[in-house]
Amino acid sequence: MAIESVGIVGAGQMGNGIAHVFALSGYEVLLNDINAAALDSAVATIDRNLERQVSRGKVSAEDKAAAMARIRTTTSLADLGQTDLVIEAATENEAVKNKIFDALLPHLKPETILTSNTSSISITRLASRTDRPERFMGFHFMNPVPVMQLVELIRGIATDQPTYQTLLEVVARLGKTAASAEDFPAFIVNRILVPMINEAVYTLYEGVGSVRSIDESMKLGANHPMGPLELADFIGLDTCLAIMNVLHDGLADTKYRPCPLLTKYVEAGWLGRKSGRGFYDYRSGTPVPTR
Ligand SMILES: CC(=O)CC(=O)SCCNC(=O)CCNC(=O)[C@H](O)C(C)(C)COP(=O)(O)OP(=O)(O)OC[C@H]1O[C@@H](n2cnc3c(N)ncnc32)[C@H](O)[C@@H]1OP(=O)(O)O
Ligand SMILES: NC(=O)C1=CN([C@@H]2O[C@H](COP(=O)(O)OP(=O)(O)OC[C@H]3O[C@@H](n4cnc5c(N)ncnc54)[C@H](OP(=O)(O)O)[C@@H]3O)[C@@H](O)[C@H]2O)C=CC1
Repeated sequence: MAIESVGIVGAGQMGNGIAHVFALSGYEVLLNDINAAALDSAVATIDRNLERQVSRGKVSAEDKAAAMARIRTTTSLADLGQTDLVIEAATENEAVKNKIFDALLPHLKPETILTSNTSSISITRLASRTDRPERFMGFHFMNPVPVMQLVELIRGIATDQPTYQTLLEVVARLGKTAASAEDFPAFIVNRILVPMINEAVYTLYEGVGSVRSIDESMKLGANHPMGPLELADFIGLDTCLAIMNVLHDGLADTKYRPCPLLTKYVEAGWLGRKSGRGFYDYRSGTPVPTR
């Protein structure tokens, strides 16, 4: 099936990055959020990130203007009804995602492919509650979407071959690289990456290192572009905790226990960059470690 229009649900950091790359590749984009202010801020972020690409000579000013003109926003899920592909990128919470699908499904064309950008949740289980498990897939972009090359494709038990083939073609048109992962908790990237982040939080919790020494150690000692605590703040501590809980529940192994300090930061509303404070405090402009 030829995909020309894309509906994106959730205009947070992933929703805006996904809208950015689809619009730049010529797709018509309709971005949805429950919160109108989140839509305005997403469009402003896309404009800023595209401008950054223009200033570095990666995108022409004409292509930026054309991409911006392809992005429309709505707070109504019904408006997504005529799109060819829907990508759900709302909060990492299964009940929230199920509620979105329940509200969306009556409006969708029968042939529309429905996907989730979930970081960890079972695609088979999400798909089973919809009217189209064969046209449902995990479509997992990495943060920041305009920069990261990989897209994980996760087939649920019922996903059919034409759906998988269509998404492979979409990934190619975006100029990205697809990796296929089986549908087990947190798939490939997060199965490996997020327990590493959780271990960094345990390292902090047990006093083995400070926020700064842990991040410096992994940047200079293992050549990671960001330290694990800086990366946790970048991903969102609520998202990291949700992924650890899915791993812990889904694999029933104590090695995936979320660190109590991670839970405490989330309970405090210190969710990382998006809330202004996490393992670092970003409110003054210069990140200051909080421990
Ligand atoms: C949780 C999940 O479910 C899955 C996940 O996504 S896990 C998270 C995966 N992501 C990571 O691990 C990211 C790790 N961090 C990095 O790779 C790098 O720190 C980074 C790419 C984010 C920033 O790199 P940096 O060198 O420190 O900063 P910076 O120079 O500002 O950026 C590098 C380039 O990316 C561009 N860039 C960065 N963010 C951008 C954005 N949001 N939009 C457009 N361009 C962007 C910059 O303009 C710059 O471009 P040039 O190469 O042309 O100069
Ligand atoms: N952060 C990351 O690095 C990555 C995240 N992901 C996944 O992408 C998804 C989104 O994550 P991310 O963008 O970081 O999260 P954010 O918290 O930045 O954004 C989530 C957005 O979804 C909105 N939202 C919540 N409920 C609804 C709803 N019912 N309908 C429409 N919008 C809704 C939120 O609104 P409000 O703020 O008002 O609640 C918010 O704007 C998650 O599944 C996450 O696991 C995947 C790859 C990387």
